[in-house]
Amino acid sequence: MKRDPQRPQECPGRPQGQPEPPSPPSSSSPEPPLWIFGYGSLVWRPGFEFTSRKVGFIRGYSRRFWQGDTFHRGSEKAACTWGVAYEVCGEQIAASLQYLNMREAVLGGYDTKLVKFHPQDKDAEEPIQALVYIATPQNPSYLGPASEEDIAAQIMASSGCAGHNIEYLLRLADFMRYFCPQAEDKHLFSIEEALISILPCTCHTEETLEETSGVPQKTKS
Ligand SMILES: N[C@@H](CCC(=O)N[C@@H](CS)C(=O)NCC(=O)O)C(=O)O
Repeated sequence: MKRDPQRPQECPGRPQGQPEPPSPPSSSSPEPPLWIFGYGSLVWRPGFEFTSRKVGFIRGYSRRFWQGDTFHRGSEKAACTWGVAYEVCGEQIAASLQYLNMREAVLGGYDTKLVKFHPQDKDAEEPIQALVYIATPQNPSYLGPASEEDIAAQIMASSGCAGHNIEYLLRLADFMRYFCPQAEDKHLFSIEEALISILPCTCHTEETLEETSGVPQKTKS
């Protein structure tokens, strides 16, 4: 989450178009795949090549919009956080780690941890060890708790090199709604609701449409 004003510099590895399609695993590599778990912008913009991905959750952490800076968000607490785990193989491993080190650790101040990732279909699939970039109160950009209304107001006022912070919140809420309908995330959805309630209305009334387009609107009978 971006809870403070713009940072002018470019985002590292910001893709110019659509996310890259997954590339096939390198068959010459004997090393086992690495799994990387994302719970924030990584769910919709991983920015690195991967071989496969699964929706699921990790236990022991709560997603919180308590992180400042133009780039990041997240925090630790006893709970459960849903997101996406990406499988990277062969050459994808070094490339993704290098990319994420800059995006998450250097710019975001995130720590790395190995966690147990539970695929959504946990009755059919075994848990997997995954790497996660997690925010802690020791992060210099950590802002700490705030009311959902205050967080929404700050999101509304924040944009940076990756885009407006509203996009971050709405994409994450959409991901949770469509891919993890069974999961609860009161914090996220309360902030979304608070944000929607303060969004300026851009709907045109019949009068303003007529004024701006010159096209006569239906008259009231
Ligand atoms: N570590 C989290 C948060 C990732 C995150 O939001 N990182 C920032 C660092 S710059 C980012 O990539 N922001 C891009 C954006 O907001 O579009 C995750 O697993 O998704």
